Amino acid sequence: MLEVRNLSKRYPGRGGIENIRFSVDRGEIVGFLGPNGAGKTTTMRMITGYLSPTEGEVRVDGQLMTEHSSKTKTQIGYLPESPPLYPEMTVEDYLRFVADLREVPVREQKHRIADVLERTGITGRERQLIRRLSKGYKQRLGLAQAILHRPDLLILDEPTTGLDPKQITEIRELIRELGEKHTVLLSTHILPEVEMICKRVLIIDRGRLVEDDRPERLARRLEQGSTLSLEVKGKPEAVQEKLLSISGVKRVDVTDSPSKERVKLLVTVQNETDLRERIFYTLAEEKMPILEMQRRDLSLEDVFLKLTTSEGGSQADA
Ligand SMILES: Nc1ncnc2c1ncn2[C@@H]1O[C@H](COP(=O)(O)OP(=O)(O)OP(=O)(O)O)[C@@H](O)[C@H]1O
Repeated sequence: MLEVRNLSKRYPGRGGIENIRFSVDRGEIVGFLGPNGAGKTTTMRMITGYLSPTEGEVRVDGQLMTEHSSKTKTQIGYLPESPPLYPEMTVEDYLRFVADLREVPVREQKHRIADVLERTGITGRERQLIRRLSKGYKQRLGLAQAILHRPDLLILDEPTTGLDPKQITEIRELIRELGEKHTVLLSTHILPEVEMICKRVLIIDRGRLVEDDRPERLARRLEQGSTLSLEVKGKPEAVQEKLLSISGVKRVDVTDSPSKERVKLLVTVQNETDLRERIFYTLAEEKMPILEMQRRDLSLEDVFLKLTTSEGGSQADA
């Protein structure tokens, strides 16, 4: 359905994306995950044809985006980070305007609009001015405009940003439903969102694709041993270095440093060895008191951290 091959976009200065490649099959809901500035929006804008790549190509159903952009665009529904809504229009007028823009035949427009209003849960608000809609309803309308021309592929850029918890739950449910009929690529930096909605996750970091797998498999594959979370009083680098010197410690990631003298870390231990006592005595000798120590299973959040924070993470020499 969607093929992204060696896609690069270089902006003047730094930033952009480098050599991104992946494909999405029909019917998949794929999460596109990455920290702020990783390159999600840049990639999505190239997939939707709004931005041209410096190198590489995008194919939708085998058709090259750059050569068949108008045909290919009709197969894509795009919800940008800020939906392109006109506040002074009513919901119905706006959807008619979008229907004209997307060349939906006039005789079909009434039926199509009623259909998308129902699917996105906006029925009854046709005459309301867009500026009077709540953020959640604006987002629903954003989704309605994205599916009005019945695209096969939906590209959603951070669709739950700025919503309250109830609206977030409703929009996620809606996306899941839309995923039954459409192929979905969903960008987010919210991990639970991916775990809840997506069967597959792509992780992008500093413009490069660093992972492509099922969320639960990623966690399992990267686990390779048990993990301890620690809070220690001491200088972050010194604590990290000391922990890495303990035989059996495979990796140490700083997850937070609330002050110059306190640090929270994630310690990955080789195999299933229980290193808690050794860690306790080693740090005690160094006058680095442990404020908290807990054994934990690796969550997708830990995986994400490991894959996307090299500043905080250090590995013991093998
Ligand atoms: N028009 C532009 N000109 C120059 N640099 C840009 C431009 N657009 C994006 N960038 C840079 O490219 C990188 C990727 O940006 P992008 O907006 O794609 O990231 P993102 O993953 O969508 O981030 P966010 O979650 O914050 O929206 C960033 O370093 C950004 O500063």
